[in-house]
Amino acid sequence: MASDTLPPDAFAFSASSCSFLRPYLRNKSSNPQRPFLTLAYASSLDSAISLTPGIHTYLSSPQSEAMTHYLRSQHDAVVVGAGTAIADDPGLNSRVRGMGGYGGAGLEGQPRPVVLDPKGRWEWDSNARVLRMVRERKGRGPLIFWGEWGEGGDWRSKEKQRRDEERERLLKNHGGKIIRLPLVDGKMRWVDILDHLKAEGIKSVMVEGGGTVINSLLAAEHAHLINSLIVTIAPTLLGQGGVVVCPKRRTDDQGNPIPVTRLRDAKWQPMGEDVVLCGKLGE
Ligand SMILES: NC(=O)C1=CN([C@@H]2O[C@H](COP(=O)(O)OP(=O)(O)OC[C@H]3O[C@@H](n4cnc5c(N)ncnc54)[C@H](OP(=O)(O)O)[C@@H]3O)[C@@H](O)[C@H]2O)C=CC1
Ligand SMILES: Nc1nc(O)c(N)c(N[C@@H]2O[C@H](COP(=O)(O)O)[C@@H](O)[C@H]2O)n1
Repeated sequence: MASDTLPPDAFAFSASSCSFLRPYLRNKSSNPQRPFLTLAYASSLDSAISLTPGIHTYLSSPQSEAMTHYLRSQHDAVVVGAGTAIADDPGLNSRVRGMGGYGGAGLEGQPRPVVLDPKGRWEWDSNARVLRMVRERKGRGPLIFWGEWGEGGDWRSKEKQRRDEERERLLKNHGGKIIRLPLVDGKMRWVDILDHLKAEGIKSVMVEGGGTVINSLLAAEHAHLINSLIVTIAPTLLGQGGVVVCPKRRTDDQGNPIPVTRLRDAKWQPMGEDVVLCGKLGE
């Protein structure tokens, strides 16, 4: 595809402007037990990622948005929670010039979209952007994680079951699939999510949000699963009542508060009007 015939949603972008990200990405020769996990999101100065849970809030500058799309192209999968899928109807593909569908061959550089939806709250139809991206050959078929609702323990109405079966067929027709995970106290375990992604051949995962997912991953009991944290910080304050990144407090044996975690090898990189903070956490 010649550059003058690229889709209008393509980002012009030079990979050299993102060479600072290299130390924070998966070393392709390594083959760790679990997929390499990058947590990447955009935040305001008051640690908010959205004005309210139900709406999409633009924080990134055009330059850092293009960087996020480059980051997507460097991972095998992009993960969001049900809240984000419902609020944003995201495309979850990489719209950087040179990737599959944007001048590149086939689906080269396109990550697998993944939605974590334990209770099947996200009711997609053929207009969902992730599915439109597949039809336009700009994205891969999504993997949707549902809870194991179980024989006899299925809480869904007959009508909901019928709609879910229809949705599953639609997903399969777009090259996607449902993966069912056991729920522990109504929640999916991160180790189960990552093990199933590995079984799908996924070696690197970029988790984008939203707030509930980010705070769950950053909590002390899960933070070791994160390899890199990449936060775009925009020069704006969203005010109280937004979706805020602030994981559960950690205390020592005496009950005194202690930091949840601290990044290693932190680097601050200006990007348009924003600054991008990169750092390492787990292995
Ligand atoms: N600025 C940015 O970079 C980004 C901003 N956002 C914004 O975030 C907002 C949405 O955030 P939020 O409402 O918190 O929704 P989330 O996208 O974080 O989804 C949360 C839901 O995901 C499900 N879930 C599945 N597995 C897990 C797990 N292991 N840990 C936690 N949750 C899990 C749960 O569903 P259930 O409750 O059904 O069990 C949970 O309630 C939107 O406004 C969106 O625009 C989103 C991404 C990036
Ligand atoms: N990097 C970044 N900056 C922002 O300002 C944002 N609001 C987000 N949100 C995330 O991007 C998803 C939208 O993706 P598509 O452009 O539709 O592919 C949204 O769902 C959040 O995950 N990110």
